[in-house]
Amino acid sequence: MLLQVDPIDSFSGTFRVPSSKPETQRAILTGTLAEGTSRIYNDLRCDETETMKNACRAFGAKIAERDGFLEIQGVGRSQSHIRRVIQSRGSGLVFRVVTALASVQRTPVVVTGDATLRNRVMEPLLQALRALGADIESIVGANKAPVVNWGRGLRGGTCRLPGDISSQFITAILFAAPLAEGPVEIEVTGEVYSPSYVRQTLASLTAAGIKVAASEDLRHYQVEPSSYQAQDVTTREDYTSASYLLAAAALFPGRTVLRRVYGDSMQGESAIVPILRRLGVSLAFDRAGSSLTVDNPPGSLRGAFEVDARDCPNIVPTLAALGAYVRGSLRVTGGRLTRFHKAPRIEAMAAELTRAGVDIEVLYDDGVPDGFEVRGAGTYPGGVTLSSWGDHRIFMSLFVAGLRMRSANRFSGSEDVRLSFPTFLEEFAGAGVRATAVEEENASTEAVG
Ligand SMILES: O=C(O)C1=C[C@@H](OP(=O)(O)O)[C@@H](O)[C@H](O)C1
Ligand SMILES: C=C(OP(=O)(O)O)C(=O)O
Repeated sequence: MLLQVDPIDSFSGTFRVPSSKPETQRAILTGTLAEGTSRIYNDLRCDETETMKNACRAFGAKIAERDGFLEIQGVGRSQSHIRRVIQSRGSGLVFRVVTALASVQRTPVVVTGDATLRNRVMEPLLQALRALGADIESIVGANKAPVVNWGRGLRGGTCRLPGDISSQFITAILFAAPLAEGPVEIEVTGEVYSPSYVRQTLASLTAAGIKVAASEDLRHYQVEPSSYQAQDVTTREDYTSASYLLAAAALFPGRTVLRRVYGDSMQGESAIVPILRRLGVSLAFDRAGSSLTVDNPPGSLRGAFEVDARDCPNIVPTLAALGAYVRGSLRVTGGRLTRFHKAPRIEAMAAELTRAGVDIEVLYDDGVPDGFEVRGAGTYPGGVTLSSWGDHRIFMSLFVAGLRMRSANRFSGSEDVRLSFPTFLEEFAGAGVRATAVEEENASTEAVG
């Protein structure tokens, strides 16, 4: 099935921004690891938070979905009811954290995932867990998922991790470290990419009462054996999800209001707000009203702009879509980590936008795709079929890029919005975007959204 999306000539209205996926996933973890009842208000309900809930239920947590909040009966240190096979589907965060947590167990546990997940890099995490005493093996070899953890427990000690593959390795060890027999030290080699995600992890742990110390540059950590405390957490807006609505608002002159936006986020992707301001778009937070108003004057998106994406990896595809309409150039660097995400995101966006006639060039650093330069235009012919490369963020970014083309485009992967932004098509339908499901051979059509 492909989704055919008609272009629009204006974008305005009021939209609802989903809650944060990383914040919800972290709060599910701390609630599970604490003894007693924790509540997560304004939690995000989507496939990847569902995957986290199911994985945590495998550890014995009781998680109930109430109206507007989750209620979690945590398991504390005694994770005695563990299921022997834990499914992380396509979620890198779930696989990595659950693999680390399973290392604490005294019974064998298999952690597995879908085909995308089984392709992702896991070796540095497995090596670090082995250095801390875990007896962990990749079932198919190559140190990838699925893995079996033989249940020898986690002793503690010192481990080393690279900083330029995924911040989730650091996050995974940090979540498991308080449950090890002794103190855990983590040393990171090289620069830490995606530091805001590590800071979100440190904030979650500290709020849950964990004794963790981190150096200023996030390259050294010390965690003492300690217990997670139950707490109530309120999650805020997700800036990666907001970036698609904001980018669409930046493509058309006019006013757009995003609701359920609270400001003061720890998410690196909140950089989308200052980036758009630099591009000439006016954005004003109304904290009392929990909203963000976007006023896009005619003549924005003109000039030569540079963005360092080292701390906002998930908006790299959104920036490529936006760049397609920057009259001048948008140069993005520091996105090297995205080659290890669900798809190699820089190559994916460059290939698909090139197919649509966009002038985009991949920028390499040390031989790996690290960013791109887009020299945008006012519009493009459209009428092409674009692939999501099996990645929800590529679909959502290409969808936005297509809105200002002259003819409808067709996209694969629309069903994957359920991973992080289940109401994506409804929100865009609210702006008058017409999306129709079509067979690959254009045999029949069916309205969506
Ligand atoms: O900890 C997290 O919740 C995440 C960390 C980041 O991973 P990388 O450091 O691999 O980019 C981010 O891209 C991912 O979407 C979510
Ligand atoms: C990369 C993502 O998630 P994860 O790494 O957890 O699979 C994402 O949400 O785009």
